[in-house]
Amino acid sequence: MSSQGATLPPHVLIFPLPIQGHVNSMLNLAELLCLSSLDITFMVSDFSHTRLLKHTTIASRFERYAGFSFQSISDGLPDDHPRAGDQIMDMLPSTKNITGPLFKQMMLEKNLFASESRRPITCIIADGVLSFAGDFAEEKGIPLIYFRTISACSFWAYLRIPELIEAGEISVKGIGMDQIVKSVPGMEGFLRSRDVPSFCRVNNINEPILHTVYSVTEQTTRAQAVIFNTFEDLEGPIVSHIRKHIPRLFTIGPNHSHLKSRLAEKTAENSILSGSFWAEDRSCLDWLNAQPPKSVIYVSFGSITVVSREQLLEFWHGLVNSGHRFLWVMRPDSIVGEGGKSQIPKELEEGTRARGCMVGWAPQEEVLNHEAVGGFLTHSGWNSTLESIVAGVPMICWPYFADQTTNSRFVSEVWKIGLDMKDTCDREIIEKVVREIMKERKEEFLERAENMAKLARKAVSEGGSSYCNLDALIEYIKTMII
Ligand SMILES: O=c1ccn([C@@H]2O[C@H](COP(=O)(O)OP(=O)(O)O[C@H]3O[C@H](CO)[C@@H](O)[C@H](O)[C@H]3O)[C@@H](O)[C@H]2O)c(=O)[nH]1
Ligand SMILES: C[C@H]1CC[C@@H]2C(C(=O)O)=CO[C@@H](O)[C@@H]21
Repeated sequence: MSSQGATLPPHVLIFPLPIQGHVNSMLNLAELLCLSSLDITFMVSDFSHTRLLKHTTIASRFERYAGFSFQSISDGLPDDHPRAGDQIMDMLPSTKNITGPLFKQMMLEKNLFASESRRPITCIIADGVLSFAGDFAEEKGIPLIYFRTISACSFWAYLRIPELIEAGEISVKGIGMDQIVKSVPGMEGFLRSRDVPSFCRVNNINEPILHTVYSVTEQTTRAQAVIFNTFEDLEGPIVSHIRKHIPRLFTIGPNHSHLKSRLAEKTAENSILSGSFWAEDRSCLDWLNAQPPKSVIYVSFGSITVVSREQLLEFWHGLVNSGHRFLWVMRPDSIVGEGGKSQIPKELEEGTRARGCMVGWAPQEEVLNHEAVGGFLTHSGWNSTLESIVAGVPMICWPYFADQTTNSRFVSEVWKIGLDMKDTCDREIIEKVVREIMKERKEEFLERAENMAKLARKAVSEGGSSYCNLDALIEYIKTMII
């Protein structure tokens, strides 16, 4: 390397699973590393790249970092694949079998993205579920860091799958769902079978998904380090258990808030950055501007959840009957089965006209931070959970799948900043929990949510745990230059 080359910064390849929740937190990580002048190549799927370019200002957001570039690659699915609901699970085999070999070819053909001004990749930060990226890193001797974008609590439950099986604590055919699980240290008192990640609900113990999620989780331990989008005051006790298996573990979250805090420090900028795959309908902010403080329940089930017409109507009746104002995100592709949104009962249309607002996709962080919002009915995706925590907004949890079933239990039983209505979808229950969060127990939930928000903001401020851990991570990445 020339004498000028020797001074070049580390060059990190960041590679998320191309799903909204994964891309959002890894884009935030990418920008955090750009702020420390690291060179970044961000690998994104062709499908999500097109959407990002169409619906966001992502290109100009990253233009200011000379060392940043996007690379796009196929996710292995046809363009018209729904990438939602149960079919999202196709993403694991498609990325492994199609994206994996393409990635290897691209890395070799492009000489690890080396150029005159950039070193060849010095470190790969891959989504924890992309085991092929780990295989490639190992084969080529490139340092590997995994970033698992879910909560530490759900990761820890996954890592304990062999013990859960051994103890007979995996629920088979829905039996024993309320049994308290003893095989996940740190959760002995409150975790039921129904709260372990949903992939552990099987019809027989040999079901491939159970073994796939375990092996994907277990292989994480081969990385030189692992990153979690969480903070010590939130999940410290659980993280301590994981550290016995993964000693070099960096908790640097909540990433969206951390990025805001570092941007404010460096550039006096405090705008909210969007990585949305759908067009954000900002008219809901005008609607919110006209509502009283903390009067609105925000309803959104993230980027993957689908609901049947029956479930849609239960939610709708419950929300209208609660008498509270609501802002509801209904993704265009989120209603499945017969009927969809057609033939909506008159009372629901009237109730919505009087107190509701519906959009296809919202600027969620802005919505959660709007003073009119007093509660969040969420699917408990990890980003949504963290965004609600930072905004100090109590939650009603209706987990759909995966880590969400564990996140929602922590929200209700550990952090006590919300209610968990998992496995129910009944208009009377919805009406009741909305009233509880928005009125009857409002002060109690708000107080705890605001306390947790303070801890989250402290973690990402100078001297806070996530702030110091990010500095340590960057120093560690610098040592990887050979
Ligand atoms: O109208 C909306 C709705 C959502 N969002 C954003 O979309 C993201 C959604 O992420 P998340 O809440 O994590 O949900 P999913 O997209 O469903 O995330 C997937 O990825 C997460 C991280 O691995 C997992 O925790 C989830 O279970 C998994 O479904 C968040 O940043 C939201 O702010 C918007 O901007 N506008
Ligand atoms: C498609 C799902 C399989 C695993 C991923 C995940 C994780 O555990 O990291 C959570 O939910 C989904 O985003 C992914």
